[in-house]
Amino acid sequence: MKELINISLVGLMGSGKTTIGSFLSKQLNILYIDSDITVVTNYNTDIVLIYYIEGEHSFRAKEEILIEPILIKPNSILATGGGSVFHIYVCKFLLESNITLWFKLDVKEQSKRVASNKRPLTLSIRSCLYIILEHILKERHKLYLKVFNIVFNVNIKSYMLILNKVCWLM
Ligand SMILES: Nc1ncnc2c1ncn2[C@@H]1O[C@H](COP(=O)(O)OP(=O)(O)O)[C@@H](O)[C@H]1O
Ligand SMILES: O=C(O)C1=C[C@@H](OP(=O)(O)O)[C@@H](O)[C@H](O)C1
Ligand SMILES: [Mg+2]
Repeated sequence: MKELINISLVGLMGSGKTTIGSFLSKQLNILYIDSDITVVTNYNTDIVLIYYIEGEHSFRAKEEILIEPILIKPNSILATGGGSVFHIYVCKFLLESNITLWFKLDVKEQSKRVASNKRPLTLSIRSCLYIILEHILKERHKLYLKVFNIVFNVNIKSYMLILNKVCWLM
């Protein structure tokens, strides 16, 4: 019988969880789930809109409710949102019951990647983006450290290289 595999990807926004997670699911022939996509489809709205109309706390509450059932989906790879590690039971689950890959990214490279896209945390703060991202890293680094099983440096530009490294270790 084929062994079931449950992988979760954690890391800062822009670290490539969504992009590489999707490639990886095809390579490993397992289900791909993205917690942000789950929020968007369940509430039929946009993450930016949730942030601006209801605030971050509302997004976190929605994320928390929806992530629980998808964490335990067998034979899947879950691309978490960068702040999912704020939920205590998510950390507990990642630590105890899952293979958790930490996509580790420097703030310098992160600021290039997120400056041009629609992350609510970065939309309104273009002028002090770097400082805010450093602050977010400081807040989250200890949480990623707590839950990860394998860490990958994802500052490199080649998706292929990152993908090959991950597959080689799986
Ligand atoms: N290794 C990489 N090299 C260059 N750009 C990348 C890399 N990984 C992701 N990106 C880009 O960064 C942005 C965020 O990627 P995404 O997969 O959405 O990350 P996350 O889900 O971790 O926030 C996208 O525009 C993506 O194309
Ligand atoms: O780091 C964060 O707090 C967030 C990261 C985003 O997901 P990605 O990490 O996939 O960009 C998304 O959940 C939301 O914009 C908040
Ligand atoms: Mg993502």
